[in-house]
Amino acid sequence: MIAVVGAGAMGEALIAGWIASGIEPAEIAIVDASAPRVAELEQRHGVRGIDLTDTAEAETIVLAVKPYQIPDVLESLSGHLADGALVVSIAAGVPLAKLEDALPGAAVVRVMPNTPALVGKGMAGIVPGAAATGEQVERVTGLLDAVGSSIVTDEAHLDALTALSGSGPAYLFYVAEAMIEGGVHQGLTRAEATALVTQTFVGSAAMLAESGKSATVLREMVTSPAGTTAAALRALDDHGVRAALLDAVEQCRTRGREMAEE
Ligand SMILES: NC(=O)C1=CN([C@@H]2O[C@H](COP(=O)(O)OP(=O)(O)OC[C@H]3O[C@@H](n4cnc5c(N)ncnc54)[C@H](O)[C@@H]3O)[C@@H](O)[C@H]2O)C=CC1
Ligand SMILES: O=C(O)[C@@H]1CCC=N1
Repeated sequence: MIAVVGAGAMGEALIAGWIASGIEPAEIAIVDASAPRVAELEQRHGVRGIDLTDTAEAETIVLAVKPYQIPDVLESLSGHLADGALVVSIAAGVPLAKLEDALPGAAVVRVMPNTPALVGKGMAGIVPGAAATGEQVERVTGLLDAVGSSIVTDEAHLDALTALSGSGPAYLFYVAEAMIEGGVHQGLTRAEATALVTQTFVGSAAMLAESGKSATVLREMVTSPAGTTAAALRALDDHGVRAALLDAVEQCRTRGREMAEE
């Protein structure tokens, strides 16, 4: 059994992705402080709500509450873990040392997933804790690869990874929102603008993933000399969008580091 503690946005993305990948809903249990939320997910996915103490029966316990809620959950779990249990924390900015100190001897793995796991297109970074066995790391890798892709990395790089793939979907949705708004400004209906932007993201992402060409070459392929795209990109440069993205990635990483100290 996999127990997901904190079945919010990210918890549900993983649950839905796992079920779509073939994991039986009966194999997944959820613990959530909100009873209506438990009922909603039971109904939507066929998983069952359990109490935190029942996670003692789970082979894999995924901690998906907000980072500031992690200490309370660890305190409740401490002393109640089954022998050989594996604890996977997806909380941003919560170091392995904090998790391992609170659960002495337990096998812990830190993971940074992202919400596209919901549609089987997730990306995750995996950092094994000191007591995690090779089999346990493979189990975690298998769970993340079932909903997309993953890399095993070291903890020093996890905040930078969060700044690209963990939080990255939000930057892209932000760009999508702004482009849709731009289309509406030019007289397209919101539905038309949404369809155009959505398919442009899908097509561009597929080219990036499948063409073997770099983002730079793909961007150049669209940019005809003295054409429309060059004019648009000039506006992005004038507004400092590249610098803003460099800064956004840095701020995100810095926030992750700060959270580790809170
Ligand atoms: N949202 C995202 O894209 C990503 C989130 N994460 C991490 O996932 C974690 C959850 O984030 P979200 O899903 O965005 O938050 P959320 O607020 O949507 O979900 C948190 C859930 O935890 C429940 N909860 C609160 N206290 C609890 C307790 N003591 N026991 C059990 N359940 C409790 C809440 O009712 C809620 O359903 C965070 O630690 C975040 O850093 C990691 C990667 C991506
Ligand atoms: O915003 C956050 O803190 C979480 C971690 C990565 C994505 N969402």
